[in-house]
Amino acid sequence: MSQEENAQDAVSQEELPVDWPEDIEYLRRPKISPAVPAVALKLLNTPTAATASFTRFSADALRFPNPDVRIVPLNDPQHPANGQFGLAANKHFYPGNFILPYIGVLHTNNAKDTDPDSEYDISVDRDLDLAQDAAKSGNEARFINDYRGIADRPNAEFRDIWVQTGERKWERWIGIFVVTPGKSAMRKNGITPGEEILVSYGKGFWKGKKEEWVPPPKKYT
Ligand SMILES: C[S@@+](CC[C@H](N)C(=O)[O-])C[C@H]1O[C@@H](n2cnc3c(N)ncnc32)[C@H](O)[C@@H]1O
Repeated sequence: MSQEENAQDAVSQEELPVDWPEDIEYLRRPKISPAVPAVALKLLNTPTAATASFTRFSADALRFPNPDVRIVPLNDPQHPANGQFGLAANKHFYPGNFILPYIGVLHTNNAKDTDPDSEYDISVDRDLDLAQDAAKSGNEARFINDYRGIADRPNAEFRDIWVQTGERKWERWIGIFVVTPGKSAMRKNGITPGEEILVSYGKGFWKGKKEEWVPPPKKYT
């Protein structure tokens, strides 16, 4: 999408997912920061030999809100993100299944275009220096927690995807997929209904955070 298309198709209150926080804007497609150079956006959205094989989806096939997942207020003192939200499966997802896209604001990594306190920011393309932040606007994927302290291993992972948004228009987004079974076949069950969807944020995310553990800030009351 272009910067001009940022004018979102407004989402009415009835269309919001259950438990969606009122101070967060719900997005159906990434918003583009005005600081993203048009040339970087064009390069991002042009398939290359390295990126052409990413799984492709039609934007029309993506559902907002997504009925296959639900936002869960966490109120188990044993859960490390107790007092916050998580995201759970509403159906059985099998290994390799696509779950939903991760949607936020596509931005540059320039200091003025980046929120240093965001805990919802993920890299989109290191060479183009672009990332996507869902701190203030996004979709259900922003509620996916890291597996550490909750499960032995992640049951889902981030993967690049192509989304067709026009007859000849493709955009590079990020998707969340169920992990595929490893050599030990430990992940063969996929994600069962009611199970929390958990990814790995990577060790870098937690570096420095766990030295002095403090409970995560409450996101709901
Ligand atoms: C992308 S958000 C995940 C959604 C968040 N729980 C919410 O309610 O908005 C990342 C934040 O969730 C919390 N979190 C995620 N995974 C966690 C974990 N395994 N242990 C403790 N806190 C976690 C941390 O506060 C982290 O900064």
